[in-house]
Amino acid sequence: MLKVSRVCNVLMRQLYGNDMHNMKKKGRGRTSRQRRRKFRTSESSKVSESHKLEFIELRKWLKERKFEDHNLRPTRFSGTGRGLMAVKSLQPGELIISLPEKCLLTTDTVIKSYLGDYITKWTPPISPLLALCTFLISENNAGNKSPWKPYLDILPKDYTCLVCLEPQVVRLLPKPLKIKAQEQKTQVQELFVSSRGFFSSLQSLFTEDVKHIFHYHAFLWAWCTINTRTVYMKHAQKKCLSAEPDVYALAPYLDLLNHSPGVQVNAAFNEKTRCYEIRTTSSCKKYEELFICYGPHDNHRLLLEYGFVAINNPHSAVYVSIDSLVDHLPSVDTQMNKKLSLLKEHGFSENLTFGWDGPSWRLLTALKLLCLGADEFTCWKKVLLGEVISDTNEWKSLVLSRKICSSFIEETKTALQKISHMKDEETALKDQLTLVENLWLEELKLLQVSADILKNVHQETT
Ligand SMILES: C[S@@+](CC[C@H](N)C(=O)[O-])C[C@H]1O[C@@H](n2cnc3c(N)ncnc32)[C@H](O)[C@@H]1O
Repeated sequence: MLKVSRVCNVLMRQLYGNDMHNMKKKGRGRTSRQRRRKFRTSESSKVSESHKLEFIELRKWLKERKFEDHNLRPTRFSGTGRGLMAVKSLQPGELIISLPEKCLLTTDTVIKSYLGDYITKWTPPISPLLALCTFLISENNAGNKSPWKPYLDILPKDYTCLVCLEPQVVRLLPKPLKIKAQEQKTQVQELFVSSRGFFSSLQSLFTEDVKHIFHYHAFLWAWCTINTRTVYMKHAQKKCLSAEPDVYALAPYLDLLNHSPGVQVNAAFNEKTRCYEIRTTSSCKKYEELFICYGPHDNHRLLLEYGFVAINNPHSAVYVSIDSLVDHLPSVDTQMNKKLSLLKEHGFSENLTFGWDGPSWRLLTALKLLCLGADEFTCWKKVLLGEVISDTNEWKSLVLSRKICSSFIEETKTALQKISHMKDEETALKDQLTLVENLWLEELKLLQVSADILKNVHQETT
């Protein structure tokens, strides 16, 4: 018994440090038991990672570069994965992280390195993004010899951005996202193919054939590292690089912060202190995960660029294509083609959505235009300006939006069933399938909220 409890204490201290130990020493009364229970419930969903060798090494490496952190601790959270936990309560406006320039990996780092001469000589100049990818691949290949090893060791080995997913998983995505995923994959593949010449020019730096170092898998890893982890930092254009925006900085440790759509932070490079600084604008309680906001992204963007889905994301929406609107309309409307051209001409063929507030104004306006009777057609301009044309038009467009919403709910349920079957059959793809499943589940929630709103409006108008 005693042994077990000692082991538990040692383990607890390893996971939560002395804070846990100190808490145990405090009161034995009912209040303190209740507090402990509450603490344990929330603690059970997070496990500190700061004792892990890679984080010990990273801390040393950062300390050599004059960075020490007393606010946060690398922790694994059940909902969001690895992130940073506040070890004390953080107040709005407080400076949370101030990472010295020396810790940042930017194109300045790359140009000052052994790659600088090769980049300067190469024409046409390579992009800032390619310079960073090349450096990451090369340093990763250097292993123990790389001065960046402690940082490279904490980087994910694989990513879940859509460009990394198997084609049979991509096929299960909602159509607009599937198209974006395929476009992104093509872009990355083309960048890799067009960079082969430059990679070959680096052969004298390596004993191994460069083809075995700068292969597609390594390139994809480097590209995803930059896409998912860099912070915005504008650099002056360099002659040896192409004119594409040079706005990236890899910020070790700071890049462990996960995203929450509901928080606001101020993050920027401070020219005076020469540090990349993060200040919260909201408070964060002790032992809670500290989040930053990557931007007002919907779940399609988060999945495409960052490889995850945010639950109850206020920026999320279900996209309705103009084709699916047409599918629900009577096929005998002789003015249909004209109506569709008007919608396209006036920018109403995109961004038609169901959101947490129901169908968007744009979607309802497009539906109102499509529902105009033959005798009302001349009023199309008024519709686009938001005017009510007739009760019949209002009614028809409302009924149509309900029909479309229920048909989307059915399609979503079918997609979820298909994913569930695939999860049973293709166990190797389970994680990827779960990601896509989460996206559809969020879309289902959104559609059900929209359906309820539309039902209430419908009842009010009858
Ligand atoms: C800048 S990194 C943040 C740290 C990262 N979790 C890690 O372990 O290194 C961005 C990546 O973290 C993950 N991530 C960020 N916010 C998340 C969230 N709210 N839920 C789940 N994963 C999240 C995604 O994989 C994303 O690409």
